[in-house]
Amino acid sequence: MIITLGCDHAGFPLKSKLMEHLHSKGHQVIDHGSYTPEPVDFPDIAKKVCSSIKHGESERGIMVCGTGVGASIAANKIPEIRAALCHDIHSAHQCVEHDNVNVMCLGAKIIGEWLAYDLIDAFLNAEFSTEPEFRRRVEKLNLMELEAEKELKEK
Ligand SMILES: O=C(CO)[C@H](O)[C@H](O)COP(=O)(O)O
Repeated sequence: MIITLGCDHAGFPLKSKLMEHLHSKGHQVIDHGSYTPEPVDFPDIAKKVCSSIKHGESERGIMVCGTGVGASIAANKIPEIRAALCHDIHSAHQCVEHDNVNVMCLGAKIIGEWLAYDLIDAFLNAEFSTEPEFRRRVEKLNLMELEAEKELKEK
């Protein structure tokens, strides 16, 4: 799978390890930075990661900040992105199976590298369920996005 990675300064050390892990599993990685431990604002990186997914360069993304919270808030501002902060294995696969999540967010200050490896494996091995209730709910999320865009235009 082609995966887009991104982080802020707090996530930088973990992102480097995740990159090695993803390569060892045979994934292709597009790295949208940050590339140094210098301070950087997570919304700027989230925009790049999400744009890569929206434009079809990659199938899924992984964002790392200090807690994963800011990264998930930022990514969820972008239409067509469904981001989830996951620090447990069940959520890491169910978020794809039920909610068709395409960006997983991790907190480098909260979890260690070995849990992070298991979380991204669970996320990347999961597929969106074909059960109609999950398809219907995600379709409702898509409609919510369209309604919000329409409201903005009408302002
Ligand atoms: O977790 C984060 C956002 O949710 C950021 O990584 C965190 O706020 C960065 O903090 P600092 O600049 O103090 O390292």
